[in-house]
Amino acid sequence: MQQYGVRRLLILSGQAQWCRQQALGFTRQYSGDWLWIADTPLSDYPQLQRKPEAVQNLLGSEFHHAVFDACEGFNAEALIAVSGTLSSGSLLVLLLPEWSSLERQPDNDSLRWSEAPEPICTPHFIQHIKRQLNADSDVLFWPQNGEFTGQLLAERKVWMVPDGSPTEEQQHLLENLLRADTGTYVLIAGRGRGKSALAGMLAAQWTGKGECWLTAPVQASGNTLQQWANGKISFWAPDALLERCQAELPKNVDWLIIDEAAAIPAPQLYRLIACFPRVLLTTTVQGYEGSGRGFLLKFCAGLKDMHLLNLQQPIRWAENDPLERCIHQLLLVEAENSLSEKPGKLQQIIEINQHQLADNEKLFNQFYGLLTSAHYRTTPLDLRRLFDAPGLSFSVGLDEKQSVIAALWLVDEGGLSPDLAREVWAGRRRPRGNLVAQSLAAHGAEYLAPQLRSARISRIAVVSAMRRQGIARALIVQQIERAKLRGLDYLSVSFGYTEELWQFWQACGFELIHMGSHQEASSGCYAAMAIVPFSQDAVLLARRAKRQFLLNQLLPCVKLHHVNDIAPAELAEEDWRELAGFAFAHRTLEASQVSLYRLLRHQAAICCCLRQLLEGQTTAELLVKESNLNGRKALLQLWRQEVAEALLALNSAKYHYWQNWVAAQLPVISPAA
Ligand SMILES: CC(=O)SCCNC(=O)CCNC(=O)[C@H](O)C(C)(C)COP(=O)(O)OP(=O)(O)OC[C@H]1O[C@@H](n2cnc3c(N)ncnc32)[C@H](O)[C@@H]1OP(=O)(O)O
Ligand SMILES: Nc1ncnc2c1ncn2[C@@H]1O[C@H](COP(=O)(O)OP(=O)(O)OP(=O)(O)O)[C@@H](O)[C@H]1O
Repeated sequence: MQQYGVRRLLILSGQAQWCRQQALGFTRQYSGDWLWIADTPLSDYPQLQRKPEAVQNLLGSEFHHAVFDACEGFNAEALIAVSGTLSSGSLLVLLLPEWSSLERQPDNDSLRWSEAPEPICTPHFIQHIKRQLNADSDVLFWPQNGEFTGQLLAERKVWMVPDGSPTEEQQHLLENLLRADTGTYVLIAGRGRGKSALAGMLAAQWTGKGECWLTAPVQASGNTLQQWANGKISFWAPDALLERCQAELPKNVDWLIIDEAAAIPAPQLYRLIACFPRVLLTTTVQGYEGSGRGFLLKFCAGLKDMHLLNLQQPIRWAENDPLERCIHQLLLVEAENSLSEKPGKLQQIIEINQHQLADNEKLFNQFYGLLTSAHYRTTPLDLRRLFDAPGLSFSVGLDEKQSVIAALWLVDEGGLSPDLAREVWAGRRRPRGNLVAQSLAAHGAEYLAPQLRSARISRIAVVSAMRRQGIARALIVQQIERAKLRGLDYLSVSFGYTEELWQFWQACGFELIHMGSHQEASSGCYAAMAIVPFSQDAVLLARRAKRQFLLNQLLPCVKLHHVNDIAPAELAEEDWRELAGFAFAHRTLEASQVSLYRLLRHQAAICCCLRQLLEGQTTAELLVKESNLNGRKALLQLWRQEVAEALLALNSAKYHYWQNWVAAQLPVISPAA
């Protein structure tokens, strides 16, 4: 393996104890770093151990040999990330439960991606990996209850270890960069292609007057780069660098290099880029976090004077490396390549269930490939979901060659019991799943919403060559008909708000009902929610939610007396419910603010502290200081108490009624409803 410059996968399958013992035997027998990845760490293990979720911090590092313990859960992104850190000649030892009963083994990792409350079995994924592993003659396999199987490597060219001078590909890019006057250069390549080394070479060889600065999400990820830079680069943590730039624009800096850029939030990147004449960003897009892809799709599109650079040839290992090939096939890292190069016109739309999708390898590859190529949110978690998460259905647009040109993925939502729905509304419970249904209750005032039955469009994508031909709309029209036939109350979507996407959803009949208050790290967009209502309940819900949403948008911009103009004189029953939810449960200020403004119109509602905030006289931070409170939580508690006192002063019968209702001591359906 060392001579050929390759790495291999060895699978140990059996009882966890047995697998771990064998793997420990290897770590003692063969010298190497033997990075050990497991949910449950080993006691007294002399070398580096990490939990799967901490593996992303190892990006840019390099190890010789690793053990990946998947006996309790199979974290796909972590496996991809670890395989990318292994140097030539390494073994990746994968520990799996008993092979013959893998399909019946609950996978703890499913808690991250399935909405079920307990770990679930993942038979479709297991069948897929069994097919791939059985077909790969370079995989070494050692089951507890069976024979070791493994073939010697087929003969190949002895690997020439790169000698330290730039490879041909690196040299070509380096010459371009050394000539750069201004601009943003984005170097995107697979793992171990020599991205960081190239960036370091740039710093080492830069002969301009100014310095080169480096930033990276974790300092360790810049290690390789710094070695190659021969000390001619200064490292800054992203936050510190931003602060420095905001205090004073750096002078005399020619290059800012941002290593592993996709792991830094987009808004920060934009601000950093604006401060330097030349910027080189390096990143990998393969299968980690998904923000790598988000980076490519959304972030780069927003850059001016942007130049995309690419490195193809692996340097950390030889070309056609068995481990890289196997991991790519196992976790569909390059599924995008399975899409047709010349997609044809839409021939038919088919509806398929999860079993049909998982069973059809070509269809599955193209479906997942289309999502990853088109959608910044797609990550290996989605691969796991597509195979085995409960409550999913799909539709696919095919061309005349039966190639996938459009994909739609739907998740069932709602149908919560009345009591649970009220708990969600009150902010006391947030069970997994039901994204839109729960948001309507928790962020809006729709305490009935989680009871309604709906389906959410989780993803939709059309191959880029075939967009603006009505294909996506056709898929959605069909889903609307199907949802009506199923007796659902509404169809929903949650998406990263951009003007174009909103136009699309509007063209498909959706109404905007909620907008998140924070930008998402990967896209820099606000999360928006929209629905198409069918049933009378849902139509009313959409109307109320829309009104609430508009008022919420309006409120921070208007003075209190304007709100008085649009508010009714008396508090409506819905206001009482809402205010009681704020006073006696955990409803948020944002969700309840319309009713809170209405409450403040009444002179009996003293609410000293809350009034100061909502009348725009001060900020929450100042209130905490002035009232000598122990932080924001205490302030919120004070506001809740003030509102409770105001409600009691206004009408003690209603106060007691709604207090009991919120405390879940009365049936959900209130007289007002
Ligand atoms: C939950 C989620 O999945 S949100 C993310 C949605 N998916 C993505 O962003 C992936 C990348 N994008 C795509 O795959 C496609 O652009 C889609 C799925 C958004 C739209 O697919 P298309 O087949 O091009 O849409 P379609 O042709 O049916 O458009 C219908 C109408 O929506 C509107 N519309 C669609 N795309 C756009 C756009 N880019 N800008 C403005 N309006 C648009 C237009 O009114 C259009 O009708 P028109 O062409 O007659 O004017
Ligand atoms: N021209 C070269 N000669 C010798 N070694 C090289 C050369 N270029 C890169 N390397 C080495 O190859 C390995 C991979 O390079 P590097 O870390 O730059 O790749 P990368 O694409 O940034 O990888 P990752 O995606 O894992 O961060 C490193 O050990 C690096 O020192």
